[in-house]
Amino acid sequence: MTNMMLPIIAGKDVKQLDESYIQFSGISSIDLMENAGRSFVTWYEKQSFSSRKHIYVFVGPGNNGGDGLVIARLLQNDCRSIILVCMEVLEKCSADFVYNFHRLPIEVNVIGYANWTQEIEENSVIIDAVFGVGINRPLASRYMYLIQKLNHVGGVKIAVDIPSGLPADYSKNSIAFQADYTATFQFPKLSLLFPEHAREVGELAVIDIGISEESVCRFSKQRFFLRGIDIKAYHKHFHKFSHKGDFGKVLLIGGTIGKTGAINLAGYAALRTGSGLVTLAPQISDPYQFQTIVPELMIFGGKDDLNLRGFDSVAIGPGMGIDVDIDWFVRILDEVDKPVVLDADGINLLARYPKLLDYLPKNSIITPHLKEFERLVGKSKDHLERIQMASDFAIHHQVIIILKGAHTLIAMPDGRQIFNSSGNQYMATAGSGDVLTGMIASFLGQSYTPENAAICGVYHHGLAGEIASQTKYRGMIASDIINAIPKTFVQLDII
Ligand SMILES: NC(=O)C1=CN([C@@H]2O[C@H](COP(=O)(O)OP(=O)(O)OC[C@H]3O[C@@H](n4cnc5c(N)ncnc54)[C@H](O)[C@@H]3O)[C@@H](O)[C@H]2O)[C@@H](O)CC1
Ligand SMILES: Nc1ncnc2c1ncn2[C@@H]1O[C@H](COP(=O)(O)OP(=O)(O)O)[C@@H](O)[C@H]1O
Ligand SMILES: [K+]
Repeated sequence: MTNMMLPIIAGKDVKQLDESYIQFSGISSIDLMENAGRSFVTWYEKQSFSSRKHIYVFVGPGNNGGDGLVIARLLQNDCRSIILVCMEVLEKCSADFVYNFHRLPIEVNVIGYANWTQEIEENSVIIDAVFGVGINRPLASRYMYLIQKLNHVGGVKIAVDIPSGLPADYSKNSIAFQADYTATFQFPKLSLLFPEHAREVGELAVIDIGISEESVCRFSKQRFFLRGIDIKAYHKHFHKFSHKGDFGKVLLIGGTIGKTGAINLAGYAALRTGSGLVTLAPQISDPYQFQTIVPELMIFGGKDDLNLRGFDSVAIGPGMGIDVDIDWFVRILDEVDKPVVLDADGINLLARYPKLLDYLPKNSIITPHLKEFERLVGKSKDHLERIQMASDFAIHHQVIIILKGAHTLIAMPDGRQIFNSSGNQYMATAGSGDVLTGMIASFLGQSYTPENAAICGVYHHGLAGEIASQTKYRGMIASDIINAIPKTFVQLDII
């Protein structure tokens, strides 16, 4: 099943992927480059800026530059003026570059970098096809100078495959092109998913250039990109005889004085994700004083006689506080006979008392944001190291780590790393993590495996954020995400 997800291939393997696909399909590398350029242009023509008149294309000496030449040729028409700046002389360029150079129409204004003195017109589009995944040494000074200059001029900036200067698989160590959009071919390069590259990558579009899934899948069994088309296969299907019990009984433990919103949001999200019965166990001395935000939520009052085995899933942590009785916490973990979801203060407690990890049921799901992750696992020098630490932790403790943020990582206990594609910046709002906890607990309660609950929870959560932000934009709040959950099922055609 996992094979259906799009693998993320290391930059150094892309050449081999191209070669193996060329061999497998019988098409030529020139055709593949043509496909890449054409797919880029198809994407480009759909963008709001596509009617802009002045287009500057900067091409380096390799096949990324070759893509730029195809793009320049295909974009050339009467209403556009294309200025193509070549960084190297033809003798230094790849064979496919040279071939495409000779196919440029006469109307394209070709300038060697050394002779390029013009200023860039206002309201232009700047296409960066200088370096792709083949960058293999520090940028020479003239490339640095060019990138610096382009980063300071106005206009819409688009990176072809990867912003020039970014290495494909690790964090940048020097300047790189700052794109508004990165149109990457076939699969996202790992570094495009790093938070430290937000300024360089801009909005990410993954463009299919026709390389078969079979070819791509042979190259990575470790890293994957989770998209909407994958999700249906991870869902359970209910039918007309399904009853309330099939949809699960969920228990959410958390919520202390002044922090009751978190557990409420998680509970409401679980209901909207389809749970049959949702009970909140707030950690306050008189739970009956607790106010729920919807009447469908139930409250558990007695702290000591909680029958944990009566629930199909248990999530612990939202708004719980960390001043809890550790023996009580151990008893909860000990008594639950199935994987739990641990969030927020549940994670903070684990960080404070690592011994608690010994009591955590196998395949439990831990959902830290970056700060909670740092408390639990430790500091990292960059996102690549953080990903590795998350993966090592998941393998070592046999848990699922959901490292939240843009392109949330799901690190599986078998070492697979799944990066989410849904969601947007408007989800960075109070309580949106609590919504995720409720959604995952809901899927677990509906008898999804922990792996499937994690995958469906993360994807639907991001999609709900996207849907809600279509009308709320920056004003979106966590409740809006919850209200959009039902639409995610419609959009993904899951009934
Ligand atoms: N048939 C193919 O091979 C396809 C390749 N594709 C494109 O090809 C790209 C990869 O092409 P390449 O492997 O040719 O690599 P690049 O085009 O990324 O760059 C390699 C070239 O840049 C030079 N170079 C590397 N680092 C440098 C530095 N720091 N300073 C100066 N020069 C430097 C290298 O000597 C080489 O000439 C992909 O990113 C993608 O855009 C796509 O067209 C899909 C098909
Ligand atoms: N820029 C972003 N793009 C996509 N998703 C985001 C972004 N920022 C935050 N999110 C998502 O929003 C949620 C925030 O969770 P968290 O930080 O725990 O919030 P809280 O503690 O307020 O509940 C996570 O699921 C995260 O993946
Ligand atoms: K590029």
